[in-house]
Amino acid sequence: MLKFLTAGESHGKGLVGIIEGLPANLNIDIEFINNELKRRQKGYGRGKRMDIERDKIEIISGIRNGKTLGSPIAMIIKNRDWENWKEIMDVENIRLPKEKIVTRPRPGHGDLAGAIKYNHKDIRNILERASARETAMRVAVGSIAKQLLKAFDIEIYSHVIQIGKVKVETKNINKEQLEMADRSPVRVLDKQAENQIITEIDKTKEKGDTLGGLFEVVAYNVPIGLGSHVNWDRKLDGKIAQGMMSLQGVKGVEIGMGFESARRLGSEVHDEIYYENQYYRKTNNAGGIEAGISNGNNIIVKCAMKPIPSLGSPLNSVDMETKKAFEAQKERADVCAVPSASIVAEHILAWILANEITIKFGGDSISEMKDNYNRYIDYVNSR
Ligand SMILES: Cc1cc2nc3c(=O)[nH]c(=O)nc-3n(C[C@H](O)[C@H](O)[C@H](O)COP(=O)(O)O)c2cc1C
Ligand SMILES: C=C(O[C@@H]1CC(C(=O)O)=C[C@@H](OP(=O)(O)O)[C@H]1O)C(=O)O
Repeated sequence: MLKFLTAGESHGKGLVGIIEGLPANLNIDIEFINNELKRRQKGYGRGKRMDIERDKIEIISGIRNGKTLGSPIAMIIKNRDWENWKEIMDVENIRLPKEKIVTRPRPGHGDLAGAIKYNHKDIRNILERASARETAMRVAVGSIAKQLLKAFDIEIYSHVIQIGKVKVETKNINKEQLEMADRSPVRVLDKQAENQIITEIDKTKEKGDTLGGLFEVVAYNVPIGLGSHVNWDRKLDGKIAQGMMSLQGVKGVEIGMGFESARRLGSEVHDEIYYENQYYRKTNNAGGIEAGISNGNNIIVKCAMKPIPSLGSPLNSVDMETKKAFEAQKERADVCAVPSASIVAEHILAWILANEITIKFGGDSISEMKDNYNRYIDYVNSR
């Protein structure tokens, strides 16, 4: 089983990540990790913070001469913005000027609930960690998971399928096309929708408002038999839903046909089973999972992201110190982060599948795992 932990505040010195449980001798490409970090930073609609950061991974332990050692991997991503926040984020300075204390909670962020729960007067003590800055480290962790999956030929792609009210044409999209989503500033494959979305983001920004949307993540070449039906906490769809819902702003998760299946008849939903040398289906409405077990088809996950809570023209709220309604104040924020979120979601899915691969084919070295995998695939092919 794999474990990871991250730490770090949005405007603190940086982010830290520790991974445990990876097999030894897995090839690790550092440039690949840095490229994935770059992909997360892109996307039309992001604010000024992304002009400051140049996310880059620094490996502290667990990798030597391009391969995992089997020991914990520790990593750091520095926050360049720290330079501008040194005094406010100082770990020792207890005399922060009163005007620097945040007492005005934003609807939709963790500000009010977090400040009350943790008994903080300064909302910054909550927002720093609630911030999606943390997802940079989750992408670094996930891009190591992706490299484990690559050893088993599993690949993961994502694309945006709606931003605000603009829907994107998504019929018959294949893996090669999905790879090209990276070329679009809003990660869509439909040029007309791309232009409409860019216009929509510009208009929304002018109005001081924000946008959410939908994105889809697909995992290819997932073997049959990951996850289990036997208990609630081993179900693969349950693990994926938990992982995706843990992504800042995600408010809904669907596997395969998802909510639409509630409106359809059973005969229109369930993927009929055929056999010719091996079992196969003509449809994949189940999104590759039945009874919490991968069924050999692509895993398809859709997520709904709400609009960004920090608005250029902020919403009504109450100052937690005076208990009075306060005048709107502008602050730096993203207008739309759906394209970035889709990249983070790829890495969340990568982590979950890498963990399942480790559970099923576990071994202390990658060769031991691959032997277990090959033996299992021979068995599957004999059924
Ligand atoms: C990539 C990314 C960037 C985000 N940027 C912002 C932002 O600039 N301002 C903001 O208020 N929220 C932003 N969010 C969303 C908040 O982090 C999120 O809404 C908040 O932590 C509350 O969590 P919840 O929406 O999951 O309930 C972003 C989310 C993601 C995934
Ligand atoms: C820093 C990142 O995203 C941030 C997520 C975020 C939030 O409230 O979630 C708020 C913004 O930060 P700031 O307040 O510094 O402008 C985003 O830029 C990042 O993605 O690396």
